[in-house]
Amino acid sequence: MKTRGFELVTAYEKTGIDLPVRSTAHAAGYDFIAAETVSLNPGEIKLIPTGIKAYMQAGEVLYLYDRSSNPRKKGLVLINSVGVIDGDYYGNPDNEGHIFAQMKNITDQVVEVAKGERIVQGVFAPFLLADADSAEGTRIGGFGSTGA
Ligand SMILES: O=c1ccn([C@H]2C[C@H](O)[C@@H](COP(=O)(O)OP(=O)(O)OP(=O)(O)O)O2)c(=O)[nH]1
Ligand SMILES: [Mg+2]
Repeated sequence: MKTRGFELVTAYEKTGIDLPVRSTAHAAGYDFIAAETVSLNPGEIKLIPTGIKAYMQAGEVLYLYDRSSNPRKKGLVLINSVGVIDGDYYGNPDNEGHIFAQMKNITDQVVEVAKGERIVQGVFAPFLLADADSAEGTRIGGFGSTGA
């Protein structure tokens, strides 16, 4: 039975990327790796493909957090602070649910992220609904698709 987990996006199936794993028994975060080598100019923001999509139960979310070593060791930050990966992002007809890490180069030099390098971490969590919540429908697009 599938409860929650990760799969490769179709276009990355043959690239030999590993699914996210936790590095120890008590770690909360599943480490995501860069699916491609990406070069960022000073100050530049880029979406780094992970090649991964995540499925989960209703009432669950996957939070994408920066690795705390990124700013000091890589000169990169997850510029949207925390990525909120919605359950209905999985399988959307636009991009299948491909998860991207939005990184900014905070140095004055070019920074390269190598394919296979750990870049961000994902933590599954339950979330709560407000009274009289009436949201309905399912996401049909990728990033920035629900209007301004
Ligand atoms: O760091 C992130 C943040 C989001 N997403 C994907 C999953 C999420 O379900 C979708 C939409 O994210 P969000 O709602 O934060 O972005 P938005 O700017 O509001 O876009 P939309 O109008 O598509 O909701 O984009 C990522 O891949 N990485
Ligand atoms: Mg949104």
